[in-house]
Amino acid sequence: MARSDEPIIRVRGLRNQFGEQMIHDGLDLDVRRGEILGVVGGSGTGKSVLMRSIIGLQQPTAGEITVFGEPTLGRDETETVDIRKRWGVLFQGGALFSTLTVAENVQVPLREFYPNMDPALTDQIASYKVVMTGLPPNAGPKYPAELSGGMKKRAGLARALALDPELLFLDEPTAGLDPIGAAAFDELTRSLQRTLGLTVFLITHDLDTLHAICDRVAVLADKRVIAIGTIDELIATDHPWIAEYFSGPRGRAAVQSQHAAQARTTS
Ligand SMILES: Nc1ncnc2c1ncn2[C@@H]1O[C@H](COP(=O)(O)OP(=O)(O)OP(=O)(O)O)[C@@H](O)[C@H]1O
Repeated sequence: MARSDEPIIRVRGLRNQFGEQMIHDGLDLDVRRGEILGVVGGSGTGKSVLMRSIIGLQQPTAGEITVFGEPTLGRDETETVDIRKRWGVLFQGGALFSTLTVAENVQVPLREFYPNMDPALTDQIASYKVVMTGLPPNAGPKYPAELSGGMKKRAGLARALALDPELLFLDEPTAGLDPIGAAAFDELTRSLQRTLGLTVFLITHDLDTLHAICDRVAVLADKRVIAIGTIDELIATDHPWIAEYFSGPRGRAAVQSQHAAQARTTS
C-alpha cells in the first residue's frame, strides 16, 4: 500500500532503446499525488515512450517503475490488473474505436475489467461519464466520425474516466484544437482533477496549458528528465533549451494570455 507522501509514480534509471537509437538513459522521475505534472520536450525526446513505459505498453531495456507503490515492470497483465484499473489514459488523438459509438467506447474498460457487470449499470455509468466531460447527453449514440475534434477528445476523456481512476494520463490532449476549444479542455481537466482528486500526467507542447493548469513541469532532453519544477523554477535554471522554450516569443505570449485570463477572473 502506498504512503500518501510517496510519489504516485516513481521512475528510476529508465532506459529505452530501439536498435541503435537510445531514447532514455538513466531517466528518473517522481510524480506527486494530486498534482498535474506537465511533461515537455522536443519532438522525439521520448515523452510518449515514457508514458507507454509507465502504463506497461512498452517494455524498457532497464530501470524500475513503481505506480501506487507497486513495481510494474516485468510483471504480466494478470498481476497488474489491480494497478491498471486505477488509472485512465487518453491517447493522442483520442484513439476511439471508430466502429463503436461514444457510449460503447466508454464502456470498453468497464467490460474489460468487470465482464460480469449488469449491462444496465454499464449503460448508466457510460451516460454519466459522457455528461461529466461536457458532452451533450445525445452524444452517447453517435459514432466518432460524427464528432468534432474537441468532442472526440472529450469522449476519449470520458473513456479514460470510466473506472473512476486516481491517476490520469493525457497525451497531447489539446493538440489540434482551436485556442478556445483548447482552453475549455484545460478548464475541464483542472476542474475534474480538483473535484475527483486526480493526479494527472500530461504530455503537451501547449504552453498555454502549462501555464494555465500544470502544478509542475518535467523537461525531457538528453535522454532524461533534465529539470522538474514550477515554471518559475524552470525559468530560473540556465539551461538553453528551457530558456528558449519558456522565454521565447511563444512562451512570453503564453504568460501574457495567462495574465489576461487572471485579470478577467478577478475583475
Ligand atoms: N516501437 C518503437 N520502435 C522503434 N522506435 C520507436 C518506437 N516507439 C517510439 N520510437 C522512437 O522513439 C522516439 C521517441 O518517440 P516518442 O513518440 O516518445 O516521442 P515524443 O517525445 O512523444 O515526440 P512528439 O512530441 O513528436 O510526439 C522517436 O524517435 C520514435 O521514432
